[in-house]
Amino acid sequence: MSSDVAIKVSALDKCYHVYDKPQDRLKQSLLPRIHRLLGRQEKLYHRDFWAVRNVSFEIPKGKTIGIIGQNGSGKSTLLQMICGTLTPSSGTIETKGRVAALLELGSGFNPDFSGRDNVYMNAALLGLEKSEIDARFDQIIQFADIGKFIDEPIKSYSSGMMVRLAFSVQAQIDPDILIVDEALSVGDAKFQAKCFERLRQLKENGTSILLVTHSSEQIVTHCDSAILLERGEVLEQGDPKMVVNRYYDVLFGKDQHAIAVPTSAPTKSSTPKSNTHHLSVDSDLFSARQGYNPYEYRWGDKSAEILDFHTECDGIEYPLSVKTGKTITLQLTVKFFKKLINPIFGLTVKTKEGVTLYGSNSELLNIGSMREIGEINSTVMLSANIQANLAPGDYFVSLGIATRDGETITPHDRRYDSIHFAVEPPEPFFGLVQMNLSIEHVVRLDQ
Ligand SMILES: Nc1ncnc2c1ncn2[C@@H]1O[C@H](COP(=O)(O)OP(=O)(O)OP(=O)(O)O)[C@@H](O)[C@H]1O
Repeated sequence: MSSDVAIKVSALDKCYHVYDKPQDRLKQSLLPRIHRLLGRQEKLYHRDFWAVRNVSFEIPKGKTIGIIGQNGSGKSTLLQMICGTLTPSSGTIETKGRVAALLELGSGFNPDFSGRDNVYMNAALLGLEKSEIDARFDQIIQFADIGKFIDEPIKSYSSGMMVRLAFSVQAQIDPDILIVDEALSVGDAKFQAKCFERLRQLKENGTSILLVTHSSEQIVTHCDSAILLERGEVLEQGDPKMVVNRYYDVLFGKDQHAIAVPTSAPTKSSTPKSNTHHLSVDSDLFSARQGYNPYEYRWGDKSAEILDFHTECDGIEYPLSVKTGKTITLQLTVKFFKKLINPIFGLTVKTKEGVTLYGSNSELLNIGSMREIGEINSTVMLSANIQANLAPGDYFVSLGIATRDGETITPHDRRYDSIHFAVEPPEPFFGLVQMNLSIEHVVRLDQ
């Protein structure tokens, strides 16, 4: 393994034997030997279940890799093998340096011992001498911030307190590799922010981090690259935004619903009167408009298509940038190729890093007129306004048309990150959102 790689996983497999009936397990342990003795052909009483199959990746030193996937996709199995608490069926794992892991909540803690004793035991397991633990102890309890509970037995802790202490120990021992499973989602928002700040510091100091999460936001915000697991296999690997988009496909059904629909060649559009901006009503002119992002990610079953859009702000059409706080008017045309009942129109605004800042849809806003559209071969125009209460920067708008049948949402046309706009400030501030701080009084009180 090259010196700038912290973890190298090659062709890793974990196969479980699954028995349909409990007695099959007994048969499997006894009968093959008897069959062998009798010279008969062996019969298998189990099925193979591949929890992890042929997984390979490398984590360079000082990088953060995110692992995302649906429940049961093999994330925990993979982490347990990397941590050495589970033996792979085949494949190899190479790690360099001290590995700290925050896996299942409270694992590694003895419930009858106090927090203080557990800190010492835990840190000793991670290879620290008593003097090294003494030197870090104050830092650890300060970070965990669980007050007098440090001298209470762990069994009296809430799950949030347990994760605070566990994270503190793992993060304060300056590991070379830190593995964090879903555990952080247990802590409250303030503690999570503190943990991510600590992860940032560790990364700056060269720690390589493997972060498992269901949160696409955490993947795009904190990871240098990502891996999408599905049924134990790597479905996508690389740029976090691309991996997260693919994860949405898996979650919301592109893989089940996608039907290739030939894109019709642009034809001359007829424009009804109300369509003052001459938006296309029958062919896809979306990509010809200023502000269109050629790297949009588009999918859906194409029962309806978003054909065209128009933006306006302060009297400027298709503005490339708008001032903080200004209202952007968006119009778009949608054509229905099938009859759709109660179509839902949705809009999301994201940062260029992929963090969702705002999202809503016609169902959440209870827009009654949406219930009157959806006739086959009809085209509708939607008008919407959004206020750019945003910090200066680059933003992307995602649009979508879907329908709902109970809990199931069928995406017909999703155009992720399809429109780009920049925000420029009227007055300087920092952060993501304009919250209009006004300083009302500044009065000297000592005179
Ligand atoms: N001992 C076992 N015997 C058989 N199957 C197992 C065993 N342990 C785990 N599995 C199966 O392996 C698959 C992967 O499980 P794993 O816990 O790694 O998924 P995960 O992605 O971490 O899920 P979650 O997001 O719900 O934590 C699951 O289908 C699970 O049922």
